[in-house]
Formats: sequence, C-alpha cells, structure tokens
Amino acid sequence: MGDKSNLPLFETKSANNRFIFRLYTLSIFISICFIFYFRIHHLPESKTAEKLAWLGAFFSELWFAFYWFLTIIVRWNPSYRQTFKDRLSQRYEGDFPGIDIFVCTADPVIEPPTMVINTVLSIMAYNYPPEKMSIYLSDDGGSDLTFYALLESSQFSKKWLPFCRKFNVEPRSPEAYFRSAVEPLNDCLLSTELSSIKNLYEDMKKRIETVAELGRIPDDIRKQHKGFLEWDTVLSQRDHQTILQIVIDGRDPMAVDSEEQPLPTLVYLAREKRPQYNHHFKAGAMNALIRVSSRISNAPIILNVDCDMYSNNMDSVRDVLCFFMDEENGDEIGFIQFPQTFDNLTTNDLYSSSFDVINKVELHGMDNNGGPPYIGTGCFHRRETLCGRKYRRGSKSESLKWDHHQRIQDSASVLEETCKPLASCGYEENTEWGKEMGLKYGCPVEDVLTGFAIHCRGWRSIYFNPERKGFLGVAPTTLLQSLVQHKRWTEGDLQIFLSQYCPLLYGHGKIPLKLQLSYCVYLLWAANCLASLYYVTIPSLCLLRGISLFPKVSSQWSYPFIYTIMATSTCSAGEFVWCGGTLRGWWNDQRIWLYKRTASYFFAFFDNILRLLGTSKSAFVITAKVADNDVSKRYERELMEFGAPSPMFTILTTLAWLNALSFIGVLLKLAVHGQTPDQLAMQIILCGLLVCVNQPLYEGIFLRKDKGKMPTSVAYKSAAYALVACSLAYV
Ligand SMILES: O=c1ccn([C@@H]2O[C@H](COP(=O)(O)OP(=O)(O)O[C@H]3O[C@H](CO)[C@@H](O)[C@H](O)[C@H]3O)[C@@H](O)[C@H]2O)c(=O)[nH]1
Ligand SMILES: [Mn+2]
Repeated sequence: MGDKSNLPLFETKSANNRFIFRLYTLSIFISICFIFYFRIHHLPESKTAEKLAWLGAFFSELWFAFYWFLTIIVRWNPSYRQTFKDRLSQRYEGDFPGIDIFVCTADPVIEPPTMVINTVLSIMAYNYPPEKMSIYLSDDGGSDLTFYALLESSQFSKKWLPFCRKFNVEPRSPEAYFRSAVEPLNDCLLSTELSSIKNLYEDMKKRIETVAELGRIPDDIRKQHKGFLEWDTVLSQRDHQTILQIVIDGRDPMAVDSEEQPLPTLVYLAREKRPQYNHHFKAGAMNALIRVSSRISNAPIILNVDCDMYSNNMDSVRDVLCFFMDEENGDEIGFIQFPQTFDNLTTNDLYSSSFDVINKVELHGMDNNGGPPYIGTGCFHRRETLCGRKYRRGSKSESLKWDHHQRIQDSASVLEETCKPLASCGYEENTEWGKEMGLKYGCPVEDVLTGFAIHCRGWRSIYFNPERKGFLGVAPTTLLQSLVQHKRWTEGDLQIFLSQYCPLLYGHGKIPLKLQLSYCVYLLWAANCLASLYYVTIPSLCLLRGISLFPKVSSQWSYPFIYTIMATSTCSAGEFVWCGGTLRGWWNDQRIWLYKRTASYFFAFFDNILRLLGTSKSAFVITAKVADNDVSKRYERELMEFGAPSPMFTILTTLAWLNALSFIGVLLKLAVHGQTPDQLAMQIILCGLLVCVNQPLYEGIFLRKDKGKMPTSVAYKSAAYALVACSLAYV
C-alpha cells in the first residue's frame, strides 16, 4: 500500500464526449455566418420602413449571436468535483476549524418564523463538532416573534439533535423531515421516538403560530427571557437599537442537549436601524454579522444561507473542508458555492424556477473557467476573503487554525454589550466596510459583485453540486413574484456591467478572459430585452404590412435560419431533459424565458438607464415565501397566476394581443387575396409560435374565472395598445 497521507482530498473530472458538442457549435457558427451574409446581401433598397425593419432584425440577430457565443463559453469545458470525506476525517478529524453560519431574515410576515427556525435547526444538526459551530440569525425585521421562535428552537434542538444523530436522519429540517418521513414498520424504537419528537415539534410550531397570530408576545412568555426587555425601546422595524442575544453560549458547560452533548453557539442579532441611515439590505446585515461574529467566535470559515434555504445534507461542512484543507490546491480557494435548489417545484416547473440548466451545465462550465459567482445563499467563504484579503500565489495559509473560544474569556453578557456597537448604524462611517471590506454596497446583487471582487483579488472559487443537494429553498410561486425577483437580479447584474466593475475592464489582467466572458452571460441578461422585444413585435407587425423579413421557405437562404432554430431548440430541449426536466417543462421554460426577457429584463434595463440619468434608486423587494391557500392550490395544479394588475402583465398581455391580431390578420389577408404564403411563411410561423406559447395567457383573459385570471383592466388596456400598434402597422 502506498502512502495515503498525500492523496488529495478532492478530485476534479472533466466532461468527456465534447466532440459532438464542438461539432454542433461549429455547425451553428457556420449557419450564423450564412444568415449574416444573407442579411447584408439582401438589404432592401427601396422603402425606408422595410429597410429599417430589416436592419433591426439584423442587429437583433447580431446580438443573439454574440450572446449565444457567451453561452458557449460557459458550456465549453465543464468540470465536476468529488470530495473524499473519509480521507479528511482520517487526517484532520480533531483539528477541524470553527465555522460561523449566518442566516438572514428580514420580515416575520413574508418569511414566517417557523420557516426561519427550520433552517436554523437543520444547520445546528450538521454532522460537525457542535463546539466548533456558531449560528447567527440576523433579523432585519427586528421582530420579537422571530426572537421568540429562536428561543423555542434552542429548546427543541436539545431533543432534535440527539434524534438526528441517533437515527442518522436526513433532511435535518424538522418540517421537511416530517413531511417525507415514512412510518418505520419494523423499527419500534424509531417509531416511538419519531412520534414523540414529532409531537414536540408540532406543539412548538403551534405555540409559535399562536403568538404570531396574536401579533405580540404574551406577558408570561416575555418573563421567561431577559432578551424580550430589549423590545421595550424598539420604536419600529426601521428604528431601533442593536439587539444582540447569545441564546446558546457554546462555551458554557451547561449548554448541552438531552444526551449531554455540547450544543452549537446560537446568537440572535437585529442590527441597529435608524431612518436617517441607509441600511444596505442584506449586504449591510452580512457585514454586521461579520464584525459581531469576529468577536464572539471568529471562525475562519463562514457559511451564508438565506432563511428559506434549509440544509439538506448533514455533511456539507465536511465536503467544504475537503476543498479548503486540501494540501495541494486548497489555499487558493476563496469560496465554495452550492447550487440554489428548491423543494417546492411542480412537475413541469411552471415558472421555470429550477435553474436546472444553470446548475447542472453552466455553473460547472464556469467552475472550469475560474469559478462560479457567489450567489448569496449556500456559499462557504474563508473569513479573510470576505474581509478583503488578496490571495498571493504560493503563500501557505494559516488561516484555518482556530482557537478563539479558548482565548475569549468574557461572559456572554459582557460579549453582548461589547459587540453591540459593532452592529450600530454609525460604525461603518468613514471605513472601508461596504467597499473593500465585507460585502459591497449599492447593488441589488451584492453577492455577485462581492464574489467578482474576490475573484479579482486572486482567489478562485469552487462549484460543488453533490448528488444529495446541499440546500433546498423556496422558489417563487406566482408569475409576478418570479418576474420581480428576476427584475432585481438582472437590474443588479446589468448595473455591475455598466459600473467600474465591468468584468471586461476591471477584470482585465486580474481574472482569465474566459471568466470575464462567463460573468457577462449573467451580467448581460437584461440587455437581451431589446433584441427580444424587437423579434416578438416587428416581424409580426410587418406581416400586416406585407413586409418580408426572412427568405422564402422555398429558397436556399431559408436553410441556415431553419437549421439554426431547429438545432439550437433541439439542443436546448435535450439539455433540459438531460438535466431532469420534462418536455412540457421545457416548453414552460421557453414561455418564461420570453416573459422574463420582455418584462423583467425590460424594466431592469429601463431602471438602469434611469439610474444612470440619476432619477431612480434601486431597492430590494424581498421575495415572499408564503402564499395564501388558493394561490398555492393553483400553483400545484400548474395554473399560471396573474391576479394582480401590474405593468409587467400589461407588457406581456399587449404582446400576446399583438401577435394574436397579427396572426389572424395575416391569415385573413392571405385568404382574401388568395396568395401563397411562401414569402411570409417563416414570419407567420414565428408569429404562430408566439401565439402558441402564450396560450395560458389567453386562457387567463378569456376562459378563467378564478382569482388568478388576468385582471380585466389589464386585458382591456393591453388590447387597446395592441390595436393601436396593429392599425399603425396596417395603414
Ligand atoms: O434588507 C434585507 C433584505 C433581504 N434580506 C435577506 O436576504 C435574503 C434574500 O432575499 P430574498 O428576498 O429571498 O431574495 P432572493 O432573490 O431569493 O435572493 C437571492 O438574490 C439576492 C440578491 O438579489 C441574494 O442576496 C440572495 O442571497 C439570493 O438568494 C433573505 O434571506 C432575506 O431575509 C436581509 O437580510 N435584509
Ligand atoms: Mn430567497
């Protein structure tokens, strides 16, 4: 047997069989060249309208080709990671570093406390020495309900952690576990303990929900913990002092579970909020957490999760250490990102929220190009990378050594008092926080921007997507939420592209070109709106006027168009199904792709322009994690939810009307004049496809009676807009 001690802790595999993919790429490339040749050589000479429409199509296609090229870059050479946890524990079991885990919540109504504590409990139950874990709950909602729920969960954890250990259960979010647990038939012990812990959980949940319905903490509960006194001076959610409570002090020998095993440290933090200060949303919360935790536990590794993303894999911390502690390649790794996966998706993923293709294809490709971006949740950082340190090649990191708990002797209450100023509004004034220290401010996607800056400081990141998902979260369950979330993301992404941090400029010389270009795939999402809007309106309107923008189907020039469309669609459908989706899911994905591009991206683009002109400031609209019963039922039946009037819907509905009218109009025209459709066939097919993809929207206007139908006001308004557009095109 050879010497096992220098076997690596992780392994990287490249995808094989890239030949076919590259052949496909080449064929599309050639086909695109033909299309451009056709566009240039068949530019109409006569009428201006025709010429302009033609040029518009040409520019749209140029954009699509450029963007397609970017998507090829992130697909070119995917890599897959595997960890060896047995080697890790053989070599380092007793020397594991501490880890600080930040859970962020911001609103007790749209992020219910029971959901938050399920996330906290799942994390407390990691298969990792509890004395080395500290969990911080940041509550930007400043809510005593959330605090109360956390207290309850600290009591419940004393039973829950031993239960998880004893029966080795997964997932370790109680709610998710009880949802999926089947009654064991031949294990009496498990069966009784399961029902007893389940009862305990249900009781706790009921207590929390009763208090939440009441809207305030009853006096008898208030008396149970000194922490509630803090709320005596809270003026409102946006106006209060720092509230910091060490709910479980892991150093305390009395902090043990029902089996006398130590418990992890558990801290509640609501940083100070004052109306006159900008609080910088999640980035501000994270920076306060970085400072407060540096004094309480100062662990060298930080995990950040959103409150709606429970840990689904008890070994994630060990997986991550396989990367950070690898003797050969560990030192250059700044952060490790897990995919964002969700456990509330429907079979055909109505709103295309699964990100399966991104998770299973693109991010693997980006990993090979230099590392995935930081996407907010499910990400493990070295503390030093978050704090602005540069990576120096060849430098051996000592940063994973950790003895903070032994050094800090202060009692919990002294710690609480000395830490409070670190989370105050004024602390960051005239400091580098939000700039070179911690997460960056001023961008709705603070995560991507911060991750990019870390890459530019020389670190690489790792994308880790194990078979058993590391984290599972809650995806939006209505169309509007999904569109609004995407608007925030793409607005922030484009903002980065247009800022001094544009990867092509700022990243030049700092990160590989392929990583710069990979970032552009996401940062330019919003920029897709113009070409897309053009393609779904002008060709259809041109039909009414009889302007042809594509070659005759009978001519050879139609081949490159047909080939490009067919091949890219087949490839995308194949990729989608390979990633675990259904064909119907792919079709839904095409629809949402269209809706996002024409609504979310359009508003994101527009808001960026307004911001550059100085008339608008970006905000952070928190995504709701609960829906009322009716809405949930429709979601489960995969009925598209419209319901509320919104400018986003006005755009979508106008486009749907416009294509329906054009489609009917041109068919009538052809029938009346008895023409053959050869010259316009491709345009008619495009328009027909748009009508097909919009089917749920027409149903929402004409057929549905439930509350999720398209609001009548939107339907009428949009019909009027579309009619105006069509008549202008016609005359
Ligand atoms: O003022 C705020 C606003 C939000 N949050 C928290 O930030 C997280 C993300 O908010 P959410 O509304 O769920 O947004 P998502 O679009 O689901 O979040 C993704 O996108 C965000 C950037 O837009 C990242 O911050 C997130 O980590 C990432 O998961 C949640 O835990 C919130 O509690 C705060 O702590 N303070
Ligand atoms: Mn979220």
